[in-house]
Amino acid sequence: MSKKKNVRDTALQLLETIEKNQAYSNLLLNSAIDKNEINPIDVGLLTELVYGTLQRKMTIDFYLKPFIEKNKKLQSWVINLLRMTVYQMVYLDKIPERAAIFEAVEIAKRRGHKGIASLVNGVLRSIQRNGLPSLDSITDPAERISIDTSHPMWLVRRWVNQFGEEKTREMCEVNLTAPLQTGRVNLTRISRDECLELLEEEGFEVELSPILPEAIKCLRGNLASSKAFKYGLLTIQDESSMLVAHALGIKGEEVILDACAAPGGKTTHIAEKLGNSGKVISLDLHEHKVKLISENAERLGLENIAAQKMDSRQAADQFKKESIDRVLLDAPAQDLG
Ligand SMILES: C[S@@+](CC[C@H](N)C(=O)[O-])C[C@H]1O[C@@H](n2cnc3c(N)ncnc32)[C@H](O)[C@@H]1O
Repeated sequence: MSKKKNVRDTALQLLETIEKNQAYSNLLLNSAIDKNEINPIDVGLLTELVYGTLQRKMTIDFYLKPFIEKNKKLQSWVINLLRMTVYQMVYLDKIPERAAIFEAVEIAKRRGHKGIASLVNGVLRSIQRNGLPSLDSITDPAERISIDTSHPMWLVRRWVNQFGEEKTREMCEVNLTAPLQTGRVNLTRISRDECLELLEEEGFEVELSPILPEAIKCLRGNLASSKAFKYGLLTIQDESSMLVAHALGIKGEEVILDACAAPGGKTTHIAEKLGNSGKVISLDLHEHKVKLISENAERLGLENIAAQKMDSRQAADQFKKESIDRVLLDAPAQDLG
């Protein structure tokens, strides 16, 4: 039997890859779990360490700042190791602080040299000794909400203008709670009731969503490991994301341009709603991401998706002659210039 990797080493490696390649965290995490790299009993902890550290990054960086200020040139893996350890110290009750610090120092010894291990030890011990800096020192209320809930400043400012401080804080806090996993049944291949039955036979606890006719909620189990997922009967997607294809108001055999499409959640939904007819032209800037769209289309047995690498800012010229019925543009404004 192959030797399993240490769960914190794996979490750190994933955090590094996500930061450097801007890879999708869920795909990386699922692939590490699928490759059976870590002990099955550590899957929960791995998920918690990766998602938790990413989710609280801005708050953790605020906590770390005074302790690492004088070490200007820290390598990125050291910063991620410190982040992941502070995450455990602040947010996880079940892991004693000394255990989290011990593990971090061991990783630093394995990956770096003695000097780095003692720096990591020093930073973490002084956090333990001196306590965390107070968020009350941030005087601007929007900035305080942004740091406290790890939401981008531009978004918090926009929400504060629209909804006021109190509502914005509530919205940000709700955003930090773990949602139930939801799945979208591929109605071109199976009915929702049949899919539910299959999942229940496999031991999943699932129920129909009251919001959308193709959605199911998963109360126990990870749908990504189900046979229904593997055989293309199901996609994992939030109900809010599913609403987009409904909002498009697709009628019959249309041609739809999904201008920023990877990994293809909405593209494949639109293709399903077209009943595998019409066409979805799915663009993305990056070749490796276009591949994800094609893989998803193949898994779901959808033949009406044309995925290609293209900057959507050139799409108007490229598709002049094609009659396009609707366009979906799903990317942050700053990506589109
Ligand atoms: C939020 S994701 C889209 C998610 C997708 N709609 C889904 O439901 O799965 C944004 C995508 O837009 C792509 N993107 C950003 N700027 C782009 C551009 N100018 N042209 C094409 N794709 C772009 C990014 O590479 C990224 O994969």
